[in-house]
Amino acid sequence: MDVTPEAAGGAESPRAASISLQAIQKRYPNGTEAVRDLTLEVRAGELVVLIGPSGCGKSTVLRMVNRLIEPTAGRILLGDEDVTDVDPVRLRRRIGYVIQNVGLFPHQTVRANVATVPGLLGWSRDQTRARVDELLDLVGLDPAQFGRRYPHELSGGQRQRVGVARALAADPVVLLMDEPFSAVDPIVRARLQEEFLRLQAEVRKTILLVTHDLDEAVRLGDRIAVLSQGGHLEQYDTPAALLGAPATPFVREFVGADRGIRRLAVTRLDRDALEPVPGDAEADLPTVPLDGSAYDALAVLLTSGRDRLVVTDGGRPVGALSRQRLLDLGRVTG
Ligand SMILES: Nc1ncnc2c1ncn2[C@@H]1O[C@H](COP(=O)(O)OP(=O)(O)OP(=O)(O)O)[C@@H](O)[C@H]1O
Repeated sequence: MDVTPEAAGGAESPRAASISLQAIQKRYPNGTEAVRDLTLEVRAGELVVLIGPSGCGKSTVLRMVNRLIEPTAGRILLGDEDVTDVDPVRLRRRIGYVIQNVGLFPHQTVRANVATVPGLLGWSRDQTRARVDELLDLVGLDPAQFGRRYPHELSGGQRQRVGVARALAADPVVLLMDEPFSAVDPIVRARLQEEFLRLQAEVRKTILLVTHDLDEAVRLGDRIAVLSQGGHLEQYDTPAALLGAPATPFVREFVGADRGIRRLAVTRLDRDALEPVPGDAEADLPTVPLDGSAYDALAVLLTSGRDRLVVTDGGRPVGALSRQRLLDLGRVTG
């Protein structure tokens, strides 16, 4: 399997494989052309979001990667291996799959659920137990407290975490996630997304995630693939590029009129874009840390009622930003 050392983060880090969709097509037996001709490259260790209107083929694409659905035409490679050359059952043990409502086994404990794939792979009891403990810790569930519970004894967010732990248990090279956070309320969802980003920074899996929520796509994606009907790829770009310059009228409409605000949330405060720190007369200006976003800076400006703020790094002022400068950062084209 093709593993890039940069993405894997060194010899001891979990492995990740690139995904290459090459002119894939899916026509269902009833004649529906769910995906007509899609080509998409996902780098090892990258988190790519598939987004688009209902019925555009997102889930079909995802399920072709782990061969729950067989493509009508085209090739899918994991690393340099064609997935059709691999026995589907063995393939699925190397690919984590997380779906909405998780699909935990209701009559098995959390521990047994997470141990499913290690069990199939014939891991020893000790090895499995250690891995389950590690995974539950990783997703923020204390194994002593939650390991013996059954799914119905958990909150929706906790169930979702168990689903992610189960998908990661056998150290898959790819994680497929279909609307993984949509079954929980918005506050829990935001927290799960944040935790998930921290988790991904640690495990660096190659992730293909389907959502219909643009904010989720912008928050989570290294890159976002916007699809229209028939799995047509309208644009494949970083969140900032997508929001800043939609490539087609479809994308422009899809990302909406408030894309300028959304873009600020993914725009980092660039040291080179700052203005000089003002003199003592303006010493009581509000501050924002350099590692914040342009959106954070705008929020500080709006709540303070001032028209300039000081940007700090490690508590020391490193520059200033005026309201006008900030609005320029959020300006979008297209
Ligand atoms: N088993 C099937 N047989 C026939 N048509 C199907 C089948 N599964 C999906 N389709 C059709 O294929 C198209 C793509 O469906 P798919 O579920 O991939 O879309 P999606 O983008 O994931 O939609 P949603 O956001 O609503 O979940 C739709 O028109 C759907 O009706």
